Amino acid sequence: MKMRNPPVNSLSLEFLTELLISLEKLESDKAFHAIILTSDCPGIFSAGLDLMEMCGRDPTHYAEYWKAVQELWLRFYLSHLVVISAINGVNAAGGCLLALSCDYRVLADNPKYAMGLNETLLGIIAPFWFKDTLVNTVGHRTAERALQLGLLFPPAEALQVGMVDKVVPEDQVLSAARSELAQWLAIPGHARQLTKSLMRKPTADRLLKERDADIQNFVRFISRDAIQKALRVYLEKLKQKKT
Ligand SMILES: CCCC/C=C/CC(=O)SCCNC(=O)CCNC(=O)[C@H](O)C(C)(C)COP(=O)(O)OP(=O)(O)OC[C@H]1O[C@@H](n2cnc3c(N)ncnc32)[C@H](O)[C@@H]1OP(=O)(O)O
Repeated sequence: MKMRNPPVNSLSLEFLTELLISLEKLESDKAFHAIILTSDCPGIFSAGLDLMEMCGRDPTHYAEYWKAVQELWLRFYLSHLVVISAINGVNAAGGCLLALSCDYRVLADNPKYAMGLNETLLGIIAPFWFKDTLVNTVGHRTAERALQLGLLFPPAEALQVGMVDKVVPEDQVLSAARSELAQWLAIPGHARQLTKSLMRKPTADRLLKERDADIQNFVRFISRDAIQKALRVYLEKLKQKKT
């Protein structure tokens, strides 16, 4: 699955919906057993959630958007397919969450390709299920520091803290993901799938139980004047970087 939403693979509502439909199609076709998730945008895996979907819109839109974000995470996190990410670019916040939801992560060895949950740098807060996914991957202490400081880890550090499983030269990221896949596909499918579910269901269930409340929290939070202002300032900074 090659993500293509130029220039930065931001996860707009339309793009999230496209990803969901693609995932559902692959999951319902018995011929498919695995997905390698990568990017078609040079140097960028994903810039995360689309800030334009969270800025200057109405509460109904925020609720619709957040429901789609939840759905994408739940579907990827619990997918019965083997999902491996071949991370071939910088990968922020919501994009990092998507990679963390995979079964295995290969990152291209380029110091520019940092990844992490950097929400605090925008003045926003990673929701509890973003946090849980990170804690499940790197452990509580590393997650606590990374989340508070909004750290984006370059490849060597991402490997060291366990945010990714392998770092390889840039031209080998896809072939390394394919080689890894062979090991996962050699395991009896039902045993691997049930074990994945055993490990992940409690985390997913936390969101499933509080899904509506989580949407309401998001809408309330994102609609606050101070948060809208912080997002506008951040977007402005991104634009000014060019001048
Ligand atoms: C309770 C609330 C919880 C909400 C949770 C939110 C989680 C998130 O995912 S928030 C999003 C966090 N993402 C980021 O902080 C990444 C921001 N982007 C960047 O740092 C850079 O764009 C980049 C390193 C990814 C790429 O840099 P590059 O120099 O190649 O490109 P740019 O010139 O910066 O960007 C091109 C173009 O794209 C716009 N853009 C970038 N990121 C986003 C985004 N996340 N959403 C919407 N639009 C984005 C950027 O403004 C540029 O637009 P213009 O061409 O119109 O200037």
